[in-house]
Amino acid sequence: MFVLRQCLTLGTKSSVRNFAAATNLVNVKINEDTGVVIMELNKPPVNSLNYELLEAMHRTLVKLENERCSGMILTSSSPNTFSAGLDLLEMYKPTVDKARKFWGMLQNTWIKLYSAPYPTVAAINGHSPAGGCLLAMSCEYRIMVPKKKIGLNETQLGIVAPQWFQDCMKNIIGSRQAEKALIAGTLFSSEEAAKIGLIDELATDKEDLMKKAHDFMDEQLGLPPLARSTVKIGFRKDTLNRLINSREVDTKYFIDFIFQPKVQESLEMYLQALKKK
Ligand SMILES: CC/C=C\CC/C=C/CC(=O)SCCNC(=O)CCNC(=O)[C@H](O)C(C)(C)COP(=O)(O)OP(=O)(O)OC[C@H]1O[C@@H](n2cnc3c(N)ncnc32)[C@H](O)[C@@H]1OP(=O)(O)O
Repeated sequence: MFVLRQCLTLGTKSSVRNFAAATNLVNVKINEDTGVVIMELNKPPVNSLNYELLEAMHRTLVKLENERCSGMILTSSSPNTFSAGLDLLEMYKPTVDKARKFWGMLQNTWIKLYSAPYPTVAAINGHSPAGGCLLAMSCEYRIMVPKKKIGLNETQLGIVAPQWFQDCMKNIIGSRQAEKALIAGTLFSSEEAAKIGLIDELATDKEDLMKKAHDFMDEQLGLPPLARSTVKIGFRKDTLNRLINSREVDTKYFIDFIFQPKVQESLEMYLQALKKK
């Protein structure tokens, strides 16, 4: 029933091959009966979000919106990790131009995902720290497999979750819980995340995860789409506009922050610790 093709427009076998060759960082599958798309992040081993992966996601999201897809389930092909967050190598000793381009693409991708008019579900099949948590929080509904970790752990790396990451968390778990979690850089277990509402449902395994994601999608497809998306955007517009109206300031803040010697030292130590694991 599922056909892999270049988003929604191309249906021939040769298009399938072209799509796979052009963007194998993101697999896109569409259910032709419902128009629901599964977007699977496919950058082994841990889907760290570098410029190329973000660009592939952004290109796909633009296409899904233009082609009026009916819904999107975001998941990953990794057995253990949904996404390890931003690729630390993009922040460790970059050039200013590279850092600026990277941050701009992260902003673009988040704006598209957070404002998608169609229903979005994160099927969180593994760990989801920092930028991985941001992706999940940007979807409308989150389902997660057991015994994995999710949260905005930036503080623990000596960096700071940007305001729009923080806003997303506040919107989901409330200001008090978010403040505590952000200051400590807490990574919650799936079970703890379910208790505080950071995720909506726990699944038993990947199969159950995808089933639950489709169940949520079926419910959403039963609602009048214009009314649905109008309410969604109404809830999200303040958070979106806060970034949209300050993109340049946000980029400058990011660049000034990561170029500080102390921050580069923290990143270096963290990268070394990850390699030694
Ligand atoms: C003012 C604003 C300023 C700054 C804002 C910046 C915002 C940043 C937000 C972020 O997203 S920062 C990224 C934070 N991410 C993390 O802390 C996650 C780090 N990774 C892990 O904890 C683990 O890798 C994992 C739990 C996700 C998966 O564990 P496991 O399956 O055991 O894999 P490994 O740890 O062995 O990793 C495999 C491989 O991948 C490399 N790697 C892991 N994460 C990243 C990453 N985020 N960026 C780049 N590379 C990463 C790791 O070093 C291993 O590399 P090898 O060469 O040793 O294979």
